[in-house]
Amino acid sequence: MKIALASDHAGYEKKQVIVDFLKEQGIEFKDFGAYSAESSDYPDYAHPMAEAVENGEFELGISLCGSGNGISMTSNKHQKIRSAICWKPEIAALARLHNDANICALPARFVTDEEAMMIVKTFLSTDFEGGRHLRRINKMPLS
Ligand SMILES: O=C(CO)[C@H](O)[C@H](O)[C@H](O)COP(=O)(O)O
Repeated sequence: MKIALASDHAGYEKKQVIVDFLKEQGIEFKDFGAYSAESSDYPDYAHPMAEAVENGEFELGISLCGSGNGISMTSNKHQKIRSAICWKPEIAALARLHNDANICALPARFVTDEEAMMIVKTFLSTDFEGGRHLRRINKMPLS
């Protein structure tokens, strides 16, 4: 499994926790930035990361900003992206089970390191259920 990572400055430190976790698990990843906690703009990192997930280069994405909103909204501008804001493991599980979410957006300023790791672990280890949920996600695109 190959994972795409992105954050803005607000998510940078929590992203390092995720980086350590992925390394520990032997999971391959690429960090699309930001590369420091200096103030930055989430679209600059969300777009390249979402493109890489959309074109199949990476199976899933993990993104972080202060609230999770900005980076998730930006990612969801991409036709094949379903980015879900996940603030607890149960939401991460449902995002995969019911929505086949391909990006997990974390609210870095509102979760602990331990919570962030549990959310990511759950997101990466849960499969889409299909069935009635496939019918629903197929109705999401406008064109
Ligand atoms: O988009 C956001 C809020 O909806 C993100 O949480 C950003 O990380 C946040 O806006 C950054 O705020 P800052 O005051 O510039 O650190």
